[in-house]
Amino acid sequence: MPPTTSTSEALRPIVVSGPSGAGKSTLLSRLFEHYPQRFGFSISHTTRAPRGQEKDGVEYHFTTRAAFLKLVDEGGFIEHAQFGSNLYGTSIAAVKEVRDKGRCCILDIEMEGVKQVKKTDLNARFVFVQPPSVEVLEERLRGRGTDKEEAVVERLAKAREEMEFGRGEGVADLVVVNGELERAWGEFRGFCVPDEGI
Ligand SMILES: Nc1ncnc2c1ncn2[C@@H]1O[C@H](COP(=O)(O)OP(=O)(O)OP(=O)(O)O)[C@@H](O)[C@H]1O
Repeated sequence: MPPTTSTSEALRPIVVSGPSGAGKSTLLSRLFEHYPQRFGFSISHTTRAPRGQEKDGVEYHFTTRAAFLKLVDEGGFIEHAQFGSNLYGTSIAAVKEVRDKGRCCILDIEMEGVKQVKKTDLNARFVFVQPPSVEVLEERLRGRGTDKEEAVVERLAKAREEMEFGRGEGVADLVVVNGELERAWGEFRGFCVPDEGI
């Protein structure tokens, strides 16, 4: 039986973007906590070897460098990057796999990735998380205590660019300004679970 309109609507991937420290992980962990069955992340590709009990298609799609690069050439990735000597990426096919399993795929990606998703047939919805200001963002990044000073400075420089991008015409279906957390969560949840009528 083909999915009903409301089901297929609920299965449209959701792209969550915004500067580092804006609160994406905070909002997403709440979403997964409230709706453990409804959402999912895609499984990334990697050229690194499996460790311990890791299985292909579970933690990662383990692949050779040649196969990875072929998929890059074919335009199969939304985003990919090299860390150390290994390549990692999020493929369009992996996002579709989540939908085929009946879950709404959440993509937590950066600006360049957002641009790529817009070029695909994924029919995604886009939410952009903004900090109330660069000053507040700085406080949160320092408060989080996970980044070294150079990393904070680098993240802030990039944040200005990302904030500008997110405000652009037609970029986001929803911009959530993450000032007061409960309010931001309400808006985010309403967007991600529109059928709940909260
Ligand atoms: N509304 C809020 N009010 C105050 N602090 C917040 C709020 N939202 C998030 N924070 C805090 O700000 C810090 C950054 O949030 P978080 O790690 O969720 O950002 P992020 O966008 O996921 O960053 P990254 O892209 O680097 O992973 C965390 O310490 C978090 O607890």
